Amino acid sequence: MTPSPEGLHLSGFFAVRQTNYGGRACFAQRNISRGTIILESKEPVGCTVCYDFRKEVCHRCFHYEGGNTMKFKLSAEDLQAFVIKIYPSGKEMETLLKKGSFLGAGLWFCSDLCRRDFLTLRDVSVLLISFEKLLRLFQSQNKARAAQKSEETGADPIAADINKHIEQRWSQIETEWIPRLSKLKDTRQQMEAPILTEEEYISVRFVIDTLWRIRADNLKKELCTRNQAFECLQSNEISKIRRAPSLLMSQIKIFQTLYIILPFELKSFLTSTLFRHIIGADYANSFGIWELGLQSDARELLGYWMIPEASFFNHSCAPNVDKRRIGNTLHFVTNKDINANEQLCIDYSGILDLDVKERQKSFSENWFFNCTCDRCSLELKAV
Ligand SMILES: C[S@@+](CC[C@H](N)C(=O)[O-])C[C@H]1O[C@@H](n2cnc3c(N)ncnc32)[C@H](O)[C@@H]1O
Repeated sequence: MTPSPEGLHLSGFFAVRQTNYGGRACFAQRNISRGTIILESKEPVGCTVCYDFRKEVCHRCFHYEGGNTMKFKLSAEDLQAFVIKIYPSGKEMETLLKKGSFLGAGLWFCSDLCRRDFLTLRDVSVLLISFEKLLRLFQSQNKARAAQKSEETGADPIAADINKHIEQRWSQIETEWIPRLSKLKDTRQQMEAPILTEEEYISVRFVIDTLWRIRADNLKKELCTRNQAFECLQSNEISKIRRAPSLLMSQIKIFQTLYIILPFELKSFLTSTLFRHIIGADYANSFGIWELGLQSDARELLGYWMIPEASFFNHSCAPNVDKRRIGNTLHFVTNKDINANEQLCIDYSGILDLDVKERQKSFSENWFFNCTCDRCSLELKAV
């Protein structure tokens, strides 16, 4: 059962309470005037940049220059100068450097400042080792991937009892695949890695980033609200797989890849239960990282991030809270005066100009819920 976020202190402006129409939601704890920042989120619990923008978006501040490649990449010298000096990470890091073939871990930055800022993050070596190993594996699969693309792939059959089917597949991984893999030597294990698509590669990176941040929070002595909120997040695992059954196989490939490549610092956190919660919570809660400064129908979706403390806002087609991104910070700002106890809602969709029927269809198909906000209820009565 998902734990309850109701006792968590996420913001001085709102508290989380149960609704009778759509799970938990945020309610103003006092009168709030228009233009107030009710939540500022600097650090997500996990984030990633979409594959198509991997060289075009700064990995630190999400700066994007209309498709230009970012100028700053990581080098082996950077690792020597920053990472190893501060956080010697032992054998795995040495191996990466010894071969003289450091690929840059697939990370790009808009400025030297962002690059340095990233390199001095706590325990960044664990993240770099994971990303670099993944990139090497992914590149080594290029030929096999090209061959696979031209083959016809049949859709997975939809099981009558989807819950049971999902549990059975994960149980096989726990009781058969992991024990079999554990008997193999490291080099043989690498050969067991499934061939990833570009989308799956990005999902592996997202999970690595999430595990790395969860670990960092766990290492802190005091209880971390962000981690507690993360545990309370709604999961859309079942609804998503019911809609697209092939996702289950894809998730298993992502898990297997992680199991094979992760350094022990992160692997010790990787259980199928945590993995499934990360993926399921991502489906239900992640925010898009959008290109700045353009109309919603003209901007690019650069990536996505999961922000647990901001994930209890329900959607409304007449939202009273706006999202504003400045670099890697997301502000939640009231767009009108709000009374105490009023519900605080954001827009999930960017489709508020559509008519109610089209909005309802889109929410049901893409977000797996029937929107019952005040505006929809009113407009549906009129139709
Ligand atoms: C990001 S979560 C918001 C928090 C969520 N209510 C919870 O309890 O964790 C999104 C989910 O909230 C519910 N939800 C949000 N807005 C809604 C709305 N306008 N009508 C019905 N359900 C809504 C849906 O189940 C949706 O998948």
